[in-house]
Amino acid sequence: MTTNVGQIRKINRDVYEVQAGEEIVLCMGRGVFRKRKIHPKVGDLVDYEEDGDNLALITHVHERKNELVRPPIANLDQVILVFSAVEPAFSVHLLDRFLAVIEAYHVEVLICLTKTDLASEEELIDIRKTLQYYEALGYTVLETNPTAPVSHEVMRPLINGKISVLAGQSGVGKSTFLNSLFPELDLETAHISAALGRGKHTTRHVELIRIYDGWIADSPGFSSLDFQTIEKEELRFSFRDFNEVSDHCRFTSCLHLKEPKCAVKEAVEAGDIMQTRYDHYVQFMNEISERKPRY
Ligand SMILES: Nc1nc2c(ncn2[C@@H]2O[C@H](COP(=O)(O)OP(=O)(O)OP(=O)(O)O)[C@@H](O)[C@H]2O)c(=O)[nH]1
Ligand SMILES: [Zn+2]
Repeated sequence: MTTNVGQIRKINRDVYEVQAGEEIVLCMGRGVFRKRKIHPKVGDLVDYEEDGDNLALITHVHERKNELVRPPIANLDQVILVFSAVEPAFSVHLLDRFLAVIEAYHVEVLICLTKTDLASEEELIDIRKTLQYYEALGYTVLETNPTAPVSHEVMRPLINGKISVLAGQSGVGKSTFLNSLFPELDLETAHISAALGRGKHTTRHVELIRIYDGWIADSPGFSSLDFQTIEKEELRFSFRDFNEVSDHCRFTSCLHLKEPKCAVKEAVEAGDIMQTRYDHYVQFMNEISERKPRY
């Protein structure tokens, strides 16, 4: 029997759809998985053995580079963070909140600004100025609306070879964005739309949908925006703009709050770090302090 490697793209009860090259192989998990509490997820790289007419058997789940609990996805590469310019209004507070959580997963972030056609010139100038700061931090920023959609030439390299998940408030235009790129996905995006926001409490499995040479999850992704699982030490490293500067703080363990000779606070005062970034950081730190201990 030869062992093959593939990636789980869909789970239906106990049957795993494993993508192996262009082929989809239906697999079962090894019986001992249950006993060992091994739960293969969409996105997992697995070894499987084919068994004649029977379903193939997943024999091993490769080590994950990361994993999300909700939606259950392993080996996520990218979060496409969708924000509308208006309706609902662009919120830099929500942006920082999403980024703080996402940074802990060490994945790429694509910031996508929608509804630019509905915003006034002044509103757009303001938002663009803000987003330039984030672009300088290394986040990719795109603008889109149905009359000026992002081109395939721009999107393709951003999607290829990656597992992406969309995230953003309800109504910001996640489905519209995907639809403008892939009208042929129509049914699928209606399906995506149904999965987003609504029926949040029904447990359903995510499915990875092929776009270009990449995968996108048919799930809203990060909707839980609390810091329940993040510790202060992690949040400290979630702000890219603080990291380099913080080498110059007097204390190596500086949390940039009340400590003296804090290089981050100095950079905020000098205008090198955006004031709102720092304010949000302090607010998130306080939220972590105030949350109930878990023991
Ligand atoms: N004018 C304009 N309208 C948009 C744009 N993007 C989305 N809309 C409209 O905004 C509304 C919400 O868009 P959706 O694509 O359903 O938003 P969503 O993020 O998928 O929302 P949920 O499914 O609730 O999570 C729809 O009526 C869209 O037609 C845009 O760029 N310009
Ligand atoms: Zn500091």
